[in-house]
Amino acid sequence: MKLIEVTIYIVKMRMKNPFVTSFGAVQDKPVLVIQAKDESGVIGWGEGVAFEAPSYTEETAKTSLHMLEDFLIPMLLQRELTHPDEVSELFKPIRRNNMAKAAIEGAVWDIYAKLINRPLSEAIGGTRKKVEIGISVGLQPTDEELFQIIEDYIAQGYKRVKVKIKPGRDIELIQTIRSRFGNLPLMADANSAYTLADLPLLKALDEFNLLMIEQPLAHDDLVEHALLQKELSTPICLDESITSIEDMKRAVMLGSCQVVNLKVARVGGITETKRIHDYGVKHGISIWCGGMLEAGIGRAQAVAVASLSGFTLPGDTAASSRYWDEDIIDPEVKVENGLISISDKPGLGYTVKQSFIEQIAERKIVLA
Ligand SMILES: O=C(O)CCC(=O)c1ccccc1C(=O)O
Ligand SMILES: [Mg+2]
Repeated sequence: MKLIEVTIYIVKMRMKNPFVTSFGAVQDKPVLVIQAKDESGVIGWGEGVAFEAPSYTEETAKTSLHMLEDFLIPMLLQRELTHPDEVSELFKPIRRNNMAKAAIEGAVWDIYAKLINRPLSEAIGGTRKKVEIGISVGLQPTDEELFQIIEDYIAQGYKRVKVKIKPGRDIELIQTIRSRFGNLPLMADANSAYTLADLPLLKALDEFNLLMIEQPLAHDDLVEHALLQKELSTPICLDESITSIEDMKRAVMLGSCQVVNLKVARVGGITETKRIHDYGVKHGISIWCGGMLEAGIGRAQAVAVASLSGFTLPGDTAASSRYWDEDIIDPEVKVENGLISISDKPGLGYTVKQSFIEQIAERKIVLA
């Protein structure tokens, strides 16, 4: 494999509904579409998923573009690669910037899978033919609106519900959901909205039999989460805090969590995702696939990754139609009875709609 040309399409996609978390709202989602061309003429696609603002992690769509254009893509152009695993090795001298790294690494994986004529899921060692899906519901203006959304997705067959919580919208919220929906498979995601000073409140959540509580404490913390996990019977799931295999090893060492929400973009690519997955399986950590409000390319990647055997809990990869009027892939990602079928076509397994992307892109940058 040798990349001879990479095009970055700078796109903004309007979400059907704003997605609100403890750190803010997303309505217009920046999407960096990466199109990489191999010397053999095979095309691979990747997606940069960073948001406009550095509130979930430190990255933004603009920092991703800067890293891709000025550092990461130049490192790969004209370089002979035998396997996509080499990309993360090459990127090691560049600190963090994981979403930018994952964007181009994903395109290399797509090319590789196409060259060996295998679906991406198989190329990475995935074995599932279908993956289980839950829904992550953002903060809503009223309980009634939240109930309506939960009802809708349960009716569609989604296998668990994740709600966002923040100080002032937590205990009562969970309590009302429980009394309305009985023992629905339910979890809560705080996106780092609490501190150890909130211990009594977090302990009070134990009463509601949540599947897990996701990222209650600081985005870069492992130590305080370990202290908290000792106090809670509810499993802690880490999202923001796990950015690499090194973080994963430390989390296991300290006992910071029992579950990990694994996102390709947050950890810098598919190769690192596999490493974290394998380590988690070996050390009894449950794993599931999270989401970044991805457009079709990132969504297709998430589906492929979730086919790895250690992804044992329903993921956040909802149907394309939940987010977009029109997605950038064909067919769109569909969820039937809470399940997505893994594509058996080579590479990502979905056709990327290049002319649609050309049409909606604000601009494009060609690097060669
Ligand atoms: O539907 C999705 O793509 C996942 C939704 C979600 O929970 C989320 C969305 C944006 C940023 C962070 C998170 C999160 O998992 O914390
Ligand atoms: Mg989360």
